[in-house]
Amino acid sequence: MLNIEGLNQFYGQSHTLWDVDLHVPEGQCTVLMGRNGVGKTTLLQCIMGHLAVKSGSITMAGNDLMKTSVEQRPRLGVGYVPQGRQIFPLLSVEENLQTGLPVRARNDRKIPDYIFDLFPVLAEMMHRRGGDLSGGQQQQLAIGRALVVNPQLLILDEPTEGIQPNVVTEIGDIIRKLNREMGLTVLLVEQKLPFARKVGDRFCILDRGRHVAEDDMAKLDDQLVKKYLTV
Ligand SMILES: Nc1ncnc2c1ncn2[C@@H]1O[C@H](COP(=O)(O)OP(=O)(O)OP(=O)(O)O)[C@@H](O)[C@H]1O
Repeated sequence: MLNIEGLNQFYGQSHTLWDVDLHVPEGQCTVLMGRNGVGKTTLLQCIMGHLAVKSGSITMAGNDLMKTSVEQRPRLGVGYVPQGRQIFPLLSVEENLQTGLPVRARNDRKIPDYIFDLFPVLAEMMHRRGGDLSGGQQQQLAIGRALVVNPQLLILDEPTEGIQPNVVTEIGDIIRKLNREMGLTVLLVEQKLPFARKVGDRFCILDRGRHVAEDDMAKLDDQLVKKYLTV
C-alpha cells in the first residue's frame, strides 16, 4: 500500500534520513521502531508532507505522494495521529472531530457512528473541551479524529506515550480491531516492545536515520532488540 524508496531528508545542514526504504503491505500492521532520535517521527512527517524531502520516492496505492499537496494527502486515504496527540484544547470533542469533515465527500460530511462505538467516552464527552480530557481520552479523540477522514492507511506516532496501562491495553485492542476486523492498513511508531508484538504483523527498524531491519514480527529476536532497541 505504502512504498518508500531511497528517502533522504535534511534539517538544514543536518542529514537525518539516509536512503530509507519502507514497505507497508496492504491490510497489515507495520511497526516502525528504533531508539529515541533515530528519525521515526521525521519519516512520518515526510509521509504526511509536513517536512520537505531531499530525494527518494513515496507512493501510496499507486499515487505519488511527493506530487500531492499536504492538504490532498488525507483525501487519498491517509489518517494521521501525531506524536503528543495535538488535539485542539479549546475546541469541544465534537468540534475536534469535525475538523476532519471537509476531507469527506460533500454528501457525507457526518462523523461516522462507528467512531462512537469504538470510543464511547467521546460520545459521553461530546460537548466538553478537548483540554479537559485525560491523556488517554485525548489519545482516543486523536484516533477518532483521524478516522473521520475515512482512511485506508492509519498512521500513528507513539499512541501509548504517557498513557496509563489500562488505556494502553484498550488502545491496542482498538488498533487490532481497526486492522484485523475493519481492514485498515496501519503504520505505527511504537517503543513499547510488548505492545508492538501484540498489535504488529511486521516491524521495521531505523538506526541513526538508516533502515537496518524489516521482517515479520515473529522474527524480532533478542539479538535485534539488544542491538537496536534497548537503551
Ligand atoms: N525541527 C528539527 N530541527 C532540527 N533537528 C530536528 C528537528 N526535529 C528533529 N530533529 C532531529 O532529527 C533527529 C530525528 O528526530 P525524530 O524526532 O524524527 O526521532 P524519533 O526517532 O522520532 O525520536 P523520538 O522517539 O524521541 O520521538 C534527532 O536527532 C532530532 O534531534
